[in-house]
Amino acid sequence: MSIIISELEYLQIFGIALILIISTVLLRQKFRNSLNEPPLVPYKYPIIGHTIDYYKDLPEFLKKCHEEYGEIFSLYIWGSVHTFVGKELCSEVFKSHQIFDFNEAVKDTLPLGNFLNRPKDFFISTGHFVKESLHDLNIFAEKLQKSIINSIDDLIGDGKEIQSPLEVITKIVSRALAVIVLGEKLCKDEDVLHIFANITIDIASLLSVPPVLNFIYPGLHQKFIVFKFRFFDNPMKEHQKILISKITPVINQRINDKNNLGNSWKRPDDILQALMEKFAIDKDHVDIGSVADFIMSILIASIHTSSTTLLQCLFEYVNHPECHKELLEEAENIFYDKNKNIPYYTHVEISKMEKLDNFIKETLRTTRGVASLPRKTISQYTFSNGYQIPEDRMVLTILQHILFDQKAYGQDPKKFNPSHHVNSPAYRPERNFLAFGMGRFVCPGRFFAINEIKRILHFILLKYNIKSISGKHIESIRIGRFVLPSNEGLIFEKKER
Ligand code: HEM
Repeated sequence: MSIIISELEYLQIFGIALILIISTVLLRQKFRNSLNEPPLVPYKYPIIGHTIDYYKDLPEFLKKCHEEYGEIFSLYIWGSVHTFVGKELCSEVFKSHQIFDFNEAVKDTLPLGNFLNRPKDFFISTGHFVKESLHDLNIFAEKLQKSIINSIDDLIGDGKEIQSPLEVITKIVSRALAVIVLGEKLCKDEDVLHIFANITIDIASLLSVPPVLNFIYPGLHQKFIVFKFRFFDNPMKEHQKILISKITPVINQRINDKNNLGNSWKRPDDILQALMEKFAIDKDHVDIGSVADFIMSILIASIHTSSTTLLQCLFEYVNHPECHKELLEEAENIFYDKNKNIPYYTHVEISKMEKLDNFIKETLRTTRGVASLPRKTISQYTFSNGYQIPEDRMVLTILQHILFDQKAYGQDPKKFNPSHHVNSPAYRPERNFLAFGMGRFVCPGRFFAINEIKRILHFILLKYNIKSISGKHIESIRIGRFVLPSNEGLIFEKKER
């Protein structure tokens, strides 16, 4: 039976649908308005809201808002309301992780699942997977250290002036991670190393378009970047293609070895193997596309974060010659005391690097974003002070209140002082130290990251004197809520031994 709709009926259906949509929007609005929301800081320009203040001097602006409106307030940025919480209320956000969702917030800026056409929750288990696969760092110690020493020799050698140190540091970090992720066979492949070193930069440039479309309709920008990603060529697609072509023969070889060698088969100790097991279809097949996409998500979470932290540590080392003596004494003592029977530092030796650990922790504390640890509410929430926020609200923690809190860090909390952290390792999240986040979504790679950064810094500090090219104090760059390392160049002078 065919259904023929007359022009009049069509108009009627359209009219009813329109009325339904408008009433739903109005009802939602009414429901939202009935909430006891935190104060929305007044703004001058409609639509633009606080977007200009956000980019002008966010630390100062947030300080003023906090003084005037207290622990929790909202700002109107890029067409949507964001709620900012300070040090007294952020623990509620971290504890109520069923409501304040990390993955939903990340998807807003980096909809990786949509880019790669994956189901909604495809990447949700990344955190758990990283935690499980990196839980025993001793397994990786030898190959990690070998890679680090070789990379330093290869890339800095007998010393040099490096105009773009982030590039070199990223290469050292990428090579180290490549051994852990892909194993000995693939970790030296130039195409693979190119992907490791560039994936975050490429995705960042894809995402760097300011979300002006959100002024028209919240979420429109996300739809635009997903469209751009899916239907136009971009470096990410190329990375995905190359990665699949490189891992496929290795995966097939491993499947054959396992099937043929029986009990004498030795399981490779790397993340690729763990992913093959996660995405096994049957004993002869693995879902290689999923393995490649998961590797890309791990690289995005790990390489840039570790490289920028490491570079910030080198900059702070140059900025603070008063720290050199004790750092070098500690490094040399560990180097000469080392158990010579084992060619790499064991867990015990890494944990002896206490001064270095405090130095890294202080660098992390003083170079974080102004506000961070984004969460999105998946239902309405009432804070203990009575303020309510609706579903689908972006919530950010004002990190500068926590990391520069006078109660925790003294009268001059912005002053760089590694002694702030005696007996509290850099990987440990604390009430006053949220560089790795807190709660259910705390960084699962933090033990590995600190271990890797300590090893790299240890060998660099032992081998080189380091100076800035300009000879000046090196300052970080701030864009909106993000803090990035300076573009300053560094001079590495090989020490006489
Ligand atoms: C110094 C380097 C690093 C820093 C500063 C850092 C920082 C962070 C932060 C702040 C978060 C969000 C936590 C929250 O919102 O509560 C996070 C999440 C995450 N990090 Fe790291 N990270 C680093 C290195 C790494 C490494 C090396 C890996 C992997 C090997 C990694 C894997 C992840 C993953 C998978 C998540 C998401 C967790 C989840 O979905 O539950 N990170 N990281």
